[in-house]
Amino acid sequence: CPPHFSSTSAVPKAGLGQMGRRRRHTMNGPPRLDFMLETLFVNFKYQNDSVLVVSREDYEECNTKNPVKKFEDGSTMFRFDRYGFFYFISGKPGHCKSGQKLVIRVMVHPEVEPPGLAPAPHSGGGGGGGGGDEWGPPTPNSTVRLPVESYFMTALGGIRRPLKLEFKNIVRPFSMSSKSDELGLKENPNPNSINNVKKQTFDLGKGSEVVYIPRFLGFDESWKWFNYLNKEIPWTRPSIRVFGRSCIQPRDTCYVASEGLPELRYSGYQPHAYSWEDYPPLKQILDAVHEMLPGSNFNSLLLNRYKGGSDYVAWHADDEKLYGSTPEIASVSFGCDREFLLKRKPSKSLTVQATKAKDEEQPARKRVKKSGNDDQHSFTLKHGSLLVMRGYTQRDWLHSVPKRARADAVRINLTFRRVL
Ligand SMILES: O=C(O)CCC(=O)C(=O)O
Ligand SMILES: [Fe+2]
Repeated sequence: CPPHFSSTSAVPKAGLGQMGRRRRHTMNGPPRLDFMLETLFVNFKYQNDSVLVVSREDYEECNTKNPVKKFEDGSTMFRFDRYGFFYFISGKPGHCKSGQKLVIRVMVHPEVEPPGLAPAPHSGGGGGGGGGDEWGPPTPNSTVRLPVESYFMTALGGIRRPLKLEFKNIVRPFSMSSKSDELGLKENPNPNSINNVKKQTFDLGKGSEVVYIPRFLGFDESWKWFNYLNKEIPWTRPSIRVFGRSCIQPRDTCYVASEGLPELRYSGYQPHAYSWEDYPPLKQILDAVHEMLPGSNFNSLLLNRYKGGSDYVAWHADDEKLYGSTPEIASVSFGCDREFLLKRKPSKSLTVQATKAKDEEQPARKRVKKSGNDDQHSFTLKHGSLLVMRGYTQRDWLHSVPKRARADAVRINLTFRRVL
């Protein structure tokens, strides 16, 4: 019989009550349950079967050949010792394909100070297997002690039959350890894989996180994409409305989205949604992004072209409702390096103003310092780089690409998003 991952018996006893909150999302797409936990164990019960911890790719393909870990003892207590994605499938032929699979994402709870305030660049090495590389521990081999209350867990789709999932309480803080140690992950031989890129993770606190991968795409390859995008994309520079006044958006734009999604609207402007099929190379870049970010599933893309240093994007947050409360945004840059700034939203009232006034403010003139101020961060977004904003970054932070007199060449930026 297949492993059971069910949410029956032990869940109510698993500390949910104590945390006092439980959220249930209903949205289109896979079923999704959020649990506020004091517990970071899952217990699988099964007979004549096995439970495999696998990579995202193997999860998607139900590949049982290359598990990161295999359990066959009939009652497996799996400890979540880090935040990130965990992919489980049944080891019995055919069972995974019939729905015996589960993704669990462990996230830092926004109301609790997260671990090891970054900037703590970490290589992401050894991740692939357990998934969740990009939400791994703050540093490899870290021994940061965390209260478990600082996590919450999301069980994401893929369950088509009743599954049995038991959560067990743990009552004291535990020590974070390297995921590669814990999950027995091996070095991935594929040089283009997530495990082999230099990746910097910046924990902005309270559940906001930025990941920067400077060499996401190869240099020459990136110029090919740049030339294609510069020439083939139907760029427009629309009129937008800001505080009742009409002005020209200070950069070119284009929008691509999967069919049937709610329409995007910002600053009184509703861009036409082109389809992925119209521009197949975009789909290829999207595939590369998905490969780099296990668990992501972007379905829309906002393209920006900055023709020179006087084109910019003002302080704003991409907090449109259609992206949900914790959108992941993956931003790929080509061409001229430009500075990307992040600053913490000042206060509730100002936040509302700043968010609504997208493109309205003057560009940020002051360069924010790279260090010494936890409320401001600056990244130079390089040709071929990938920057990911996730968690509560859109709720709690603003970002901008300010005017820069010396940026005298074209830059193209793609931001992949998921419309819910
Ligand atoms: O060009 C960039 O790097 C950022 C673009 C952006 O923030 C947006 O399109 O919302
Ligand atoms: Fe943005």
